[in-house]
Amino acid sequence: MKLRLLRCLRPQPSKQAAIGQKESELQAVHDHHLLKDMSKSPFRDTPVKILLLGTAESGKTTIIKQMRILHINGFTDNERREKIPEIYQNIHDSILQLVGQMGVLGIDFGSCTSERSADYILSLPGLAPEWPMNEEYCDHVMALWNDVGIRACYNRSNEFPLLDSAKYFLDNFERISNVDYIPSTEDILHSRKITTGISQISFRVSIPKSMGGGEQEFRMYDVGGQRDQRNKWIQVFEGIQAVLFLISCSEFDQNLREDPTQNRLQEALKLFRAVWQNRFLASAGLIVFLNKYDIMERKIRAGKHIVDYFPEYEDFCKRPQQDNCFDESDWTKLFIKQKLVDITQEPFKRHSRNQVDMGTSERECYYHFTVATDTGCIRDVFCDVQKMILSENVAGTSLL
Ligand SMILES: Nc1nc2c(ncn2[C@@H]2O[C@H](COP(=O)(O)OP(=O)(O)OP(=O)(O)O)[C@@H](O)[C@H]2O)c(=O)[nH]1
Ligand SMILES: [Mg+2]
Repeated sequence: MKLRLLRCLRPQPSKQAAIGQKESELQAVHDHHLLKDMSKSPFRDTPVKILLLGTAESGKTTIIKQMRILHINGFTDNERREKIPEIYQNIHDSILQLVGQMGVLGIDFGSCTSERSADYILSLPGLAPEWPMNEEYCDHVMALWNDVGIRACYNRSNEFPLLDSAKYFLDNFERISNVDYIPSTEDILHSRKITTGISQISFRVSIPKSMGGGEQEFRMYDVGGQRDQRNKWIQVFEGIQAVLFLISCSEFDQNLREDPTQNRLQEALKLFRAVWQNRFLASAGLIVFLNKYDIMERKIRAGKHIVDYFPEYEDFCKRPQQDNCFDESDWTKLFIKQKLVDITQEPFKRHSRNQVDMGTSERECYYHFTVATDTGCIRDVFCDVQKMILSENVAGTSLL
């Protein structure tokens, strides 16, 4: 389906235009009613389909949660309670991972008490304790998270797979371990459960008066980003009007869970190329969320440098100073974005049946820096995205 919403809303060329002002006024009234009717017409019942793509942990499911918060009244108390086992599991996985890596990285615990706490945690099964957490478990987790050795291990967590929200949950452990605990919206946004199937969320969004008013239904599809999940993606390619590709800017110093020899950012760039060149998505608009820039900034403040993983960054920074580019975080953001822009400008030949035919694509790609856990940020960005998808300019040129 071609999405030319505004074209449908635009009043038909008026044959009466030259007949006189009275008729023009009548036409204006007619157009006004037409626009009002259009907002109720079945045309508005055709959903705009958006597909979320990206590597594992890039933030796709977090965007789905945000749509729910922004457009479908968020989570009920029961739904919040249902998230408790997931959050407990996130905490358990995080502390187990940290304790397990101490020996691998050759880091000592700060005290004998912490060593005993580590033995206790390692003696437990991989499954998180059930609600309510027992006091002994809570004391050991808290003691470990306050241990200097564990903190040193956490500071090197780019060297092993650790949940991005580990610090958030461990910092909030006292509140979460409380028997009356009900997950907050922020807790839900930070929780992580790997996506293995395909899910979708539908919601209606008000359209600005300047674009005809009324409402439009959006349908957003979420898929799993791990390598063994990507063969399922093709099932949802048909009829997609826009792909929202998520890439995590913070993962320049991390390797994949599924292949510890492969740099995560390199993998994301490779995947972006495959999506950009995919012939089944050639008529869909492409919007990139350069996500997790909060974590990227934190890493840079802690002394990490992208140049240690992408040596070409050094030459990139020799370019003349760019507008609004003041510090290393800005340069790093620009560098990652430029990598994506370069990919969209590569001339490509068809190497496989999934790629579009030869030549550089005239399609445009749109970029946003995002923090998917920040509802305000996603509200603003999605507002732009939605306007862009619905705008005739984009529909007429490149997106659709
Ligand atoms: N700090 C921070 N955390 C984020 C951000 N985006 C996502 N996260 C966290 O990163 C983790 C992974 O996010 P998900 O949304 O589950 O990632 P995904 O892309 O759906 O991953 P798969 O289902 O494996 O494909 C979750 O714990 C999120 O809370 C962000 O911008 N900043
Ligand atoms: Mg997911």
